[in-house]
Amino acid sequence: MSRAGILLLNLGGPERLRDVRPFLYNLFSDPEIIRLRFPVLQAPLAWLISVLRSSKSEKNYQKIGGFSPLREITESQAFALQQALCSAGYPIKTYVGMRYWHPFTEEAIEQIKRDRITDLVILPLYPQFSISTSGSSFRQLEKIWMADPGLQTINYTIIPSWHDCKDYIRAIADLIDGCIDQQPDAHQAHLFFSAHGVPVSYVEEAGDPYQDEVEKCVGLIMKALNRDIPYTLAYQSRVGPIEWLKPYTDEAIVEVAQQGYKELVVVPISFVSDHIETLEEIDIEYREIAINAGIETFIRVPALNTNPDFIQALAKLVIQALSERPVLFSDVCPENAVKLYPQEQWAWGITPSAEVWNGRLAMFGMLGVLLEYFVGSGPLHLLGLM
Ligand SMILES: C=CC1=C(C)c2cc3[nH]c(cc4nc(cc5[nH]c(cc1n2)c(C)c5CCC(=O)O)C(CCC(=O)O)=C4C)c(C)c3C=C
Ligand SMILES: [Fe+2]
Ligand SMILES: [Fe+2]
Repeated sequence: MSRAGILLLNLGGPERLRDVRPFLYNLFSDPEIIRLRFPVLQAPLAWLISVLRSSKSEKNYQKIGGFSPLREITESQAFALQQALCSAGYPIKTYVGMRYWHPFTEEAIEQIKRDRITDLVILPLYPQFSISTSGSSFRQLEKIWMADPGLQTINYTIIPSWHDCKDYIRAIADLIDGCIDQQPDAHQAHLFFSAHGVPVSYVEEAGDPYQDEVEKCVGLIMKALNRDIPYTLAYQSRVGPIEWLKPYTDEAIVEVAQQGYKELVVVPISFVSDHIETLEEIDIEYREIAINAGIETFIRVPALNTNPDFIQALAKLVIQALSERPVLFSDVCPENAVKLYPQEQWAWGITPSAEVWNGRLAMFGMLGVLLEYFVGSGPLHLLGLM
């Protein structure tokens, strides 16, 4: 007998203030989040950044009640999706697998095995694909799959990206429409799309399609809106000293205000749920920047959360995926299209893993030479080379 399931993937978030540091550690331990040349440094660096960043992060989580609502919202989306599919005649069970906090992807997979699921649809709750989000979760799932013979019998298919899904675009356009109409003078309003940023190197060096998909998605929303309203697309939430996708949201808000606009309608574009980036960063930090820059009305378009039109859009995506040719891990992480970080898997030849090991050996070699130089004895002295 066949049993179908849907695995919804998301990032996860701290459920109490004391979860913030370990959550940050999990996030920065991910080689798709910090792409280091020397993987041996990943864990110490993740530890250092999580220690240094946790107090700032904790303060932000404190401002939204001391926890991330992401788990509760994602579980409500999962429940609503299951109901919608059941009403449409598809009895499919939903599971939630988070990348950096509970319920972890591994926990969801264990439940899927216990429920003897035979057909699985893997659906990331990120409309646009990025190496740092869906890519990272697919990579983790692929590893779990390879290591567990019990999973090989499950027929799975992946929905890698749905930034151009017609019903999702319609759902978000309708929410925007409602907000523009609330403005005191809709003709004075400026529509401001704020997407989560990624470092420029992801797009330019690793071939991440994220920026392209965000731009296409915004273009489709503007077309669906069919309103003559000026708009801006900017990128928020940059972390660290490297260059991220531009324009940056905080700077672009000031520019829009300087152009004389008084009414701002902000659309969180790469998130389908409320969490720290909408509730704290947009609603508190960017609102303050906007008001100080001269904006008089600042409205943030609600996140889709369990919006019925959005849930119907997800249900249609799942039904369509079940009827099409399966999309496999090898289709969504083609090494030559998107350069995911070289992982711990040995292969002969001039391969990414060989480059990583060359780097590691060179670093250990240098450390050995330095140690011998300071200690004054060792193999190089014995050979008369030092
Ligand atoms: C499309 C969505 C996201 C992309 C792309 C993304 C990339 C990315 N994020 C970080 C660093 C952090 N992200 C943090 C929280 C966070 N990020 C996303 C989504 C995307 N991230 C969400 C939904 C959340 C919120 C989780 C929650 O608590 O509800 C955080 C922690 C919060 C903070 O300290 O600011 C960090 C750090 C990087 C480095 C990155 C790309 C490389
Ligand atoms: Fe993030
Ligand atoms: Fe942030």
